[in-house]
Amino acid sequence: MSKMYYEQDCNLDALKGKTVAIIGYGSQGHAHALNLKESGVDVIVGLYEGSKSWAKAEKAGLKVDTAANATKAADVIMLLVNDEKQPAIFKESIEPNLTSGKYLAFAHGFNILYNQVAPAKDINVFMVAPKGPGHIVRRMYEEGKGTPCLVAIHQDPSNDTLDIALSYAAGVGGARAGILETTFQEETETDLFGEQAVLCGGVTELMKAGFETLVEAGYQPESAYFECVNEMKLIVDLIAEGGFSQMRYSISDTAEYGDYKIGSRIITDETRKEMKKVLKEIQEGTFAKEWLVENSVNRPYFLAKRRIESEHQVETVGKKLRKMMPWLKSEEE
Ligand SMILES: NC(=O)C1=CN([C@@H]2O[C@H](COP(=O)(O)OP(=O)(O)OC[C@H]3O[C@@H](n4cnc5c(N)ncnc54)[C@H](OP(=O)(O)O)[C@@H]3O)[C@@H](O)[C@H]2O)C=CC1
Ligand SMILES: CC[C@](O)(C(C)=O)C(=O)O
Ligand SMILES: [Mg+2]
Ligand SMILES: [Mg+2]
Repeated sequence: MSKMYYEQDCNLDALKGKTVAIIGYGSQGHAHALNLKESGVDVIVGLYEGSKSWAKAEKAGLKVDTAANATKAADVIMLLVNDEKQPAIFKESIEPNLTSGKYLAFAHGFNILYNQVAPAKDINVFMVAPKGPGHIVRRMYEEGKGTPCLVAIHQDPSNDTLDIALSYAAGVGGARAGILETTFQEETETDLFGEQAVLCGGVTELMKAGFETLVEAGYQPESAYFECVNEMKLIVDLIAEGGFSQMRYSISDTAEYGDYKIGSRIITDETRKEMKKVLKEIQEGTFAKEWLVENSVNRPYFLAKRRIESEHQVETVGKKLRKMMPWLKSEEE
C-alpha cells in the first residue's frame, strides 16, 4: 500500500544539531540549500574552485567551501551535481571524507540504481526527489506552498534514515504537498520515463508538431505559438488545479467535443506501443548505458541537438512574444 507523509508526520528537529552539505548549486541545489536554511537547518554548499555557482551561493548568504571540505563539515551530504558528474565527484571529493554513520543523499536514483556510485555499507543512503524543476521548488517554497517529493531509503545502518529523510523533505517544503515513500528503482524508472515520454520529450514534440503543422499550412507563426505553446500552460494549470474535469469545465463544449473525438487520433495505439518500448529500454538499462557512453565521448549528439533545438522558429518567435509579457519570468541567465 502506498505511504504518504505530510507535515504532521515529519520531525524537522531530526536535523537539529546536524549540518547539511549541498554539493552543487544549480537548479535543485539552490532550491534545497535556500529552503533548508529558511527552515532553520544549518547548511553549507560544496562546490569547486572556479565554479560560477560559488559567488551566487555566497551572495544568497550561504556558507560555501569545496565539496571535500563541505563533506568533512557535514553529517548529511546531498549530491546535487549533474548525474553524469556524480561518480567522479563522489570518488574524488566525497568518499574520502564520508566517515561511518554519515548520511549520503540523492535527488534522483540513477547512480545508485545503475551502480555508478557505491557507498560503503556503514553509510546511510537516502533519496529526496522533488517532483518538480528546482526553480519551481524554490518559488513554491517562497510562496508558502510546496512541491511533492519522493523519499526512499537505500541503506540504513543507523536505523533512523527515514526520520532524517522526512525531516529533509519537510525542510525543502515537500511535506506541504505530500511525500510519497518509494524505492530508488521506482523513482529512477518513473522519472526517466516521465521526462522522456511525457513531460519534456513528449510535450515539446507535441508542441512543435502542432506549431509546424499550422505554420506549414500558411498560418502566422505568432498565432501558432499562442495556440500550441503559450496556451499549454494555461490549460495544464487548470488540470493541475482540478483535474481534467476542471479543464473541461472551463473550455467550450466545442473544444471538449474535439478533445474526446480527436485526442486518440494523435496519441494512437502506435504511440502507446512506443511508450512501452521506451519504458522497457529504461528498465533494461539500455537508456542509462547510452547516456553514459554519450558522456564518455563528450556529448556530440546532446550538444548538436541543444543548438538545433534552440534555433527552431518556435523558440525565436516565442522569445519575441514573451518580451511583451513581462510577468513571464525566465530563470535562464
Ligand atoms: N533539475 C531539476 O529540477 C531536477 C534534478 N534532479 C536531480 O538533481 C541532481 C542535480 O541536478 P540539477 O539541479 O539539474 O543540476 P544543475 O546542472 O542545475 O547544477 C549542477 C551544479 O553542480 C555544480 N558542479 C559541477 N561540477 C561540480 C564539481 N566538480 N563539484 C561541485 N559542484 C559541481 C555546478 O556548478 P557550476 O555550474 O558552477 O559548474 C552546478 O551548481 C541530479 O541528480 C538530477 O537528476 C531531480 C529532480 C529535478
Ligand atoms: C522533468 C525533468 C526532471 O525529471 C524534473 C524537473 O523532475 C529532471 O530530471 O530535471
Ligand atoms: Mg523528475
Ligand atoms: Mg529527472
